[in-house]
Amino acid sequence: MRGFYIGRFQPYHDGHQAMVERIADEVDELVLGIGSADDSHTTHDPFTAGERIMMITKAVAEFDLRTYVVPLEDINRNAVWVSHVESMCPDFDVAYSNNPLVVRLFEESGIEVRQSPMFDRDRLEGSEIRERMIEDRAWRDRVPDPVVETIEEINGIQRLQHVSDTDSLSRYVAEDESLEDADLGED
Ligand SMILES: Nc1ncnc2c1ncn2[C@@H]1O[C@H](COP(=O)(O)OP(=O)(O)OP(=O)(O)O)[C@@H](O)[C@H]1O
Ligand SMILES: NC(=O)c1ccc[n+]([C@@H]2O[C@H](COP(=O)(O)O)[C@@H](O)[C@H]2O)c1
Repeated sequence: MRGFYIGRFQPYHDGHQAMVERIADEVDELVLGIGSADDSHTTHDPFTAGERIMMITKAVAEFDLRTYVVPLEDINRNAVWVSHVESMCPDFDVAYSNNPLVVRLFEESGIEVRQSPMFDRDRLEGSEIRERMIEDRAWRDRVPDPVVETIEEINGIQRLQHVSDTDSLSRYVAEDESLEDADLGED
């Protein structure tokens, strides 16, 4: 039996690792889909598909589970997204996700979906971990060790802090321009 588990994994954290540990009890093989593979170098998606392949491949090596890591680019048509996934991945029997849109799209295509409770969600949430990386607060205890090693190897914290500064600056300029437009509108 082969499973499929998709996420953006920005970064791959201990919640994802707990999920894979649980999945390993239920399937012989697992396809790990790296979602939004075409996104990188933003505050929301700092790491490239290749960097996420490294994090995940090393982290799941501790399990007795054959895994296939497949990068999956986004497409802008939800109605054909499951076919897109199937066209890129080894066949699978069951999909794992806690993302409501992903669950719906698979179920509408007749594919069994298994959901799970969130593990320690206050600590184990990608956006919270990225926030901590940006603010130089503790994050290493929330991800598997190979993820720390990969992020250090690629100088990932410096990149995230830099793109976060740039994103904030663009937001500031956009807000400033919309205020100027509003001022003009009053004249
Ligand atoms: N702590 C957790 N326990 C169990 N499942 C989780 C946990 N965190 C995320 N997941 C699930 O793993 C899949 C991939 O999640 P994703 O990569 O978006 O992580 P995330 O922590 O939700 O990140 P972000 O805050 O960047 O959206 C989704 O189905 C998500 O619901
Ligand atoms: N139309 C599409 O391209 C489409 C639809 C549903 C999910 N996805 C992707 O699947 C992944 C789901 O992962 P998360 O649960 O981490 O959000 C994301 O990368 C998301 O962009 C893409």
